Amino acid sequence: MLPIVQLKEVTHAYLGDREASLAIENFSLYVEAGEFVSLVGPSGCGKTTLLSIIAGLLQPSRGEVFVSGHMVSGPSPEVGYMLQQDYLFPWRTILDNALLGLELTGRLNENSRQQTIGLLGEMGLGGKEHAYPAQLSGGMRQRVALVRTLSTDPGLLLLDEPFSALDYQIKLQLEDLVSETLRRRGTTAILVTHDLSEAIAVSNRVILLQPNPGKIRKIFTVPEAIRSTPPLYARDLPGFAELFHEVWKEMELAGRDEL
Ligand SMILES: Nc1ncnc2c1ncn2[C@@H]1O[C@H](COP(=O)(O)OP(=O)(O)OP(=O)(O)O)[C@@H](O)[C@H]1O
Repeated sequence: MLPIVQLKEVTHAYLGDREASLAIENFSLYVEAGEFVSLVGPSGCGKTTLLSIIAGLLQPSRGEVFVSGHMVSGPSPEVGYMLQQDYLFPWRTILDNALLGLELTGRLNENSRQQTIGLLGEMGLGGKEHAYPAQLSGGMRQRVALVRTLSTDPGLLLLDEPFSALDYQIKLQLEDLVSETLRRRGTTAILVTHDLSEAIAVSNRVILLQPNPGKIRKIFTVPEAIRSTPPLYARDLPGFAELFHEVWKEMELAGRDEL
């Protein structure tokens, strides 16, 4: 069964030496199975904090988080996490890097190994299995990181600005590839990004947060015509620019309210 993500009145305060700082307050969200949602908002509004909580890497101060109906109490193989940096091990080959997730979860066997080789091929990395990370471009390395994450077949994928360090053209190509791969697999995904056009192009919903403390300011539903078009072409569709300006305007207000 595909995972549903549910956050119920989640509050998180980071404890400092003298005082606690409230990063997010009373945050509730329901993400449907197979849905792709993006979290956007001004710097410091709690996007990464939320992903860490959903991933089970951070225990919230208050509130509850459920993935597939189970309360999150720590990291789970059902949840994949992909970051801006690829974190490949330079001394391991591309294939050995891609197999790492399977190795760590005790699921590496001939079948899963062959599936991972197939996935590398799907990502345009066929023939690179025995190369080392230093021999690959940034976009290729990020695709290896994606294969490593997908090889364990997580039902939920958390993406924390995975494309932001890449050249614009590579970033657009990867958006297409990731969006198509996740749609085919039916993976539920939550993306943190500063790029509003990326958020609109790949998501069913764009969740705009506001800071101090982090909470939902507004939720934008992306029209089906945009969502069902590859991200590269979705940007040219009628309604895309209007939605972009709507989110942009609201984000400006969210940032201004903070001042
Ligand atoms: N480890 C930490 N200790 C103390 N405060 C923290 C810690 N991590 C984050 N914060 C604070 O919590 C708030 C939310 O931070 P978070 O990184 O989740 O925001 P963000 O929206 O992801 O920011 P950005 O867009 O800049 O990456 C900020 O005020 C930040 O300073």
